[in-house]
Amino acid sequence: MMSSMSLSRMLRAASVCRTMSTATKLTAVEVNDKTGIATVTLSRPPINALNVELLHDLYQSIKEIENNKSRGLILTSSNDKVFSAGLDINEMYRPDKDRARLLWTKLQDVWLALYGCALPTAAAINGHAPAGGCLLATSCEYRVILPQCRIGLNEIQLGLVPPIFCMFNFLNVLPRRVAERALVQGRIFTTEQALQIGLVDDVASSKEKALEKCSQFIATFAQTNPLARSLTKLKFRGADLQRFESERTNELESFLEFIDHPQMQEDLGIYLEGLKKKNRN
Ligand SMILES: CC/C=C\C/C=C\C/C=C\CCC/C=C/C(=O)SCCNC(=O)CCNC(=O)[C@H](O)C(C)(C)COP(=O)(O)OP(=O)(O)OC[C@H]1O[C@@H](n2cnc3c(N)ncnc32)[C@H](O)[C@@H]1OP(=O)(O)O
Repeated sequence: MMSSMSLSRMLRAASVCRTMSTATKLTAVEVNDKTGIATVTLSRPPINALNVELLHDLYQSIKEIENNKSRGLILTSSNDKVFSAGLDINEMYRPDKDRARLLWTKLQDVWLALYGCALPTAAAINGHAPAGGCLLATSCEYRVILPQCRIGLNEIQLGLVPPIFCMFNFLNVLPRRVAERALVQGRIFTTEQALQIGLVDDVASSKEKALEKCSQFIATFAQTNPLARSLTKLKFRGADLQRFESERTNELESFLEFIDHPQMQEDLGIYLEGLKKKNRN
């Protein structure tokens, strides 16, 4: 039975949080009325694999929060073991071509929206964050991870060439030499390693504490003029955004060409089967 203590805590929380009216199906958006901070929760069980629909909903949520002039955006997951497993490999294995095009376009849209977001952004990484999961987290300005998680851009281990935005994200967070080595080795880091190299800013013992730390980070901008803040952020990230725009179409075509290759399909099939077998054994 629920204790009266936890019930009153829940009622208190409910009184300051509201769900955005247009909250979509695969992301839940909650705005804290006291702090003005919006939390976007990725909610595609079991592992928040990024398919067309999740990417679409995430993009909509980010834009909605930005337009509603929230004080900041926190990204987290409804799964207590996995932040996001990255792109849904089923979307790339024996793909429907139009859908594969849409997948990559939506991934690009999400990156642009999150990396270029005018608001302060933070990720409460409450589970593993390989590949696209790491991409989302490193698009944010601040990251807190939980113990015993794994995070990194491992595309190269799947035979995939990390796109240019993976490079921008890592260069924005890590020293150049560390970023390059991590990408060419397709390194997945433990919580301790990620903290040590600076891939994450902090470690928290629970999701609640991670969310709290993210809110504290966003609160550091309380006295800062929001326009001056966002323009300064854009000065740092603008060149990446511009270069991305100039290479966007090429990257889309390269992706489609890449996944169309028979060897790539064979490799993806083996990788997917390996993931499934793990659960059968
Ligand atoms: C210019 C561009 C030019 C060329 C570009 C070319 C290509 C593009 C290149 C890069 C794109 C970069 C952007 C992003 C890419 C990606 O994200 S690729 C995806 C990479 N992801 C992974 O490798 C993660 C693999 N998964 C795991 O490591 C683990 O599942 C986990 C740690 C996330 C979770 O572990 P568990 O909690 O133990 O869960 P399970 O492993 O049991 O998984 C449950 C269930 O889900 C299936 N699954 C796991 N991951 C995926 C996935 N990414 N896609 C689809 N399905 C996945 C898994 O098989 C299990 O299925 P069942 O057994 O239950 O059927």
